[in-house]
Amino acid sequence: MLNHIPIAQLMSRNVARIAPEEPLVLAYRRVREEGISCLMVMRGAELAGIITERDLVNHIDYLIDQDNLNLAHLGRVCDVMSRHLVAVMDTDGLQTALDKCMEKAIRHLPVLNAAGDLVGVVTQTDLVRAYSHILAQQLSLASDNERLKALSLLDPLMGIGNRRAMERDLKHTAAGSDRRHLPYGVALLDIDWFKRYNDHYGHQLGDEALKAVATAIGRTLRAGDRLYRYGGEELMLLLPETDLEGAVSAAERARNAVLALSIEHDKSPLGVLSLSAGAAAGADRDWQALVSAADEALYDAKHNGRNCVHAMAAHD
Ligand SMILES: Nc1nc2c(ncn2[C@@H]2O[C@H](COP(=O)(O)OP(=O)(O)OP(=O)(O)O)[C@@H](O)[C@H]2O)c(=O)[nH]1
Repeated sequence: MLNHIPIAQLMSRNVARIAPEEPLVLAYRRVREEGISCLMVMRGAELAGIITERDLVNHIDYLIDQDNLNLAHLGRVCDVMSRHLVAVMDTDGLQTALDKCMEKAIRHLPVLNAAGDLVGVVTQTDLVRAYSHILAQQLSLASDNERLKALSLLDPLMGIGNRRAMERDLKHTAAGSDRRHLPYGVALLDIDWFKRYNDHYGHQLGDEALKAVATAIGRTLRAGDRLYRYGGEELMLLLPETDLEGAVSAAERARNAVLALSIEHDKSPLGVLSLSAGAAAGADRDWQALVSAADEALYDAKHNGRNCVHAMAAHD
């Protein structure tokens, strides 16, 4: 992946050159005055060596230690330059150049073309900067993907899991429950007379009511329980490691939470918004059977006065 970026894109073509016989003082002055960190030592058109700022400092330090620093007799470029050149090709990739820098602990790489001519220089800093840039791009791409994935599982109105998330989690819970021989529960929750609510108060207020209902039910959940939008004005509770009694009581908590909101509903006999629920539980790998049982229980609740919870054990 990193080798998709050729060194030609990263190198500097503005290469400072010096002849090997030149005095070191000249190399030192050029490094200082031109603000460069290395000079390519050229014998005619041929690359003979490289001399870096650090080579110069090390040499001067050495002479100071020897008590032998005489600027007039500092020596020549060829006395100090490094002849063991590690170069890269302009067509090499970023990874190859980075590997060479790391392996040989060098900071400047001359860049040659296919004909062997010096065409540029690339520094370790250039390479690390390019590498960090790519890494940052990949990280932001990865987090964008994560965010998109999370969004694709969320219902935008209610801010809870959508049907896709529900099916994914149901499969997972059903498989775990089957393995551990522990029951899990589901409860389908359906707002009563919601068509009348919409018709009377308008779709906008209908949406507001749905949001308030989802939030109120969300507050009743125990750790590990999940709430999803099953579709329309219908929600579903997924209750891992829960038997039928537990599923009924979770559905009752949800029903009571909605009643406690006291959302006015003039077209319901109760005068406030309410919900009916169907609960089911079992250790069945076939989660669809459990959801069907909850649906049957919900049907019973709707036909037995609404604002109540009915239960159904899963059919074996
Ligand atoms: N405002 C709003 N209404 C919705 C949304 N999704 C579904 N609905 C409405 O919910 C209503 C559901 O109506 P029905 O299925 O007839 O059920 P009901 O009127 O609640 O009657 P019972 O369930 O039998 O008590 C329909 O009017 C849908 O348009 C939504 O996202 N926003």
